[in-house]
Amino acid sequence: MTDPLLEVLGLSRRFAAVDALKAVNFTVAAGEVHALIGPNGAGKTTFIHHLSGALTPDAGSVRFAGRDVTRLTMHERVRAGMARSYQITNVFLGLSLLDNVALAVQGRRDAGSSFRFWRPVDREARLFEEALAFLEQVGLAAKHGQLAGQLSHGEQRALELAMALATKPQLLLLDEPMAGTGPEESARMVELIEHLARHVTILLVEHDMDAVFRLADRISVLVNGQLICTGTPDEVRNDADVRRAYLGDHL
Ligand SMILES: Nc1ncnc2c1ncn2[C@@H]1O[C@H](COP(=O)(O)OP(=O)(O)OP(=O)(O)O)[C@@H](O)[C@H]1O
Repeated sequence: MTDPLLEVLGLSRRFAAVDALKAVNFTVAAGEVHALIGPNGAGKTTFIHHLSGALTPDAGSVRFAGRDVTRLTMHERVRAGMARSYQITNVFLGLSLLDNVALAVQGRRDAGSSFRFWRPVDREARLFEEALAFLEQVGLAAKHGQLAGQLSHGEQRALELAMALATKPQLLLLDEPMAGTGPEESARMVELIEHLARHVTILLVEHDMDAVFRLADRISVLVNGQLICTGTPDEVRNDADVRRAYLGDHL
């Protein structure tokens, strides 16, 4: 078996009297869509914060692409190839879609990509060309000149995805991409994630079970800071502990 792209070992975190994460072991294989689900307060957000670098653990480690990233800052992790959809991307509502994505491309460029070899005038042309290609990937190219503030909520989430993609991640962390979207926008977001999953490994935290069971290759279930099950959608759906602790209400 090849090494996992992401490997979390014994991750623990306590907040005052609450053990938010209890020695969590977790892997994401390259190329998969892995969903993390669990009831409110299970520890999902805390877990994602430890992957993005917003929090450091009391114990345990996070390895990404064969490298220990447990103590790296958020920016260092983005540079290493981990992108989180909303956190690294602050959408500027008063800027156009193209400018927003161009800024994200430039952030990567400043971190040392091949752009520095281009003459300034070519550099700018390539910056916008590349930004437009990312907008194309999320279905927003036709609106590239519009202000981000004029987009619907679902379109803004798609714009955030384009900005995350602009960092050229190997792993995309999606934290509740369906939150606040209506049925039509959710369906579009599912299609978009299906499309992106052909090019990038995805860790999806989501409460929308229809979306999770449609998108995920594997699902992990977190309850009270502990992973109680990891498996294919069918394995998770039929797991007695999962049904008792969580999914019973949702199925
Ligand atoms: N900064 C904090 N200080 C104190 N307790 C915290 C803090 N952050 C999280 N917790 C506690 O840790 C536990 C896990 O919370 P977390 O937000 O990670 O759960 P969650 O699974 O993301 O929930 P939800 O689905 O509602 O977003 C909860 O009991 C929460 O109250």
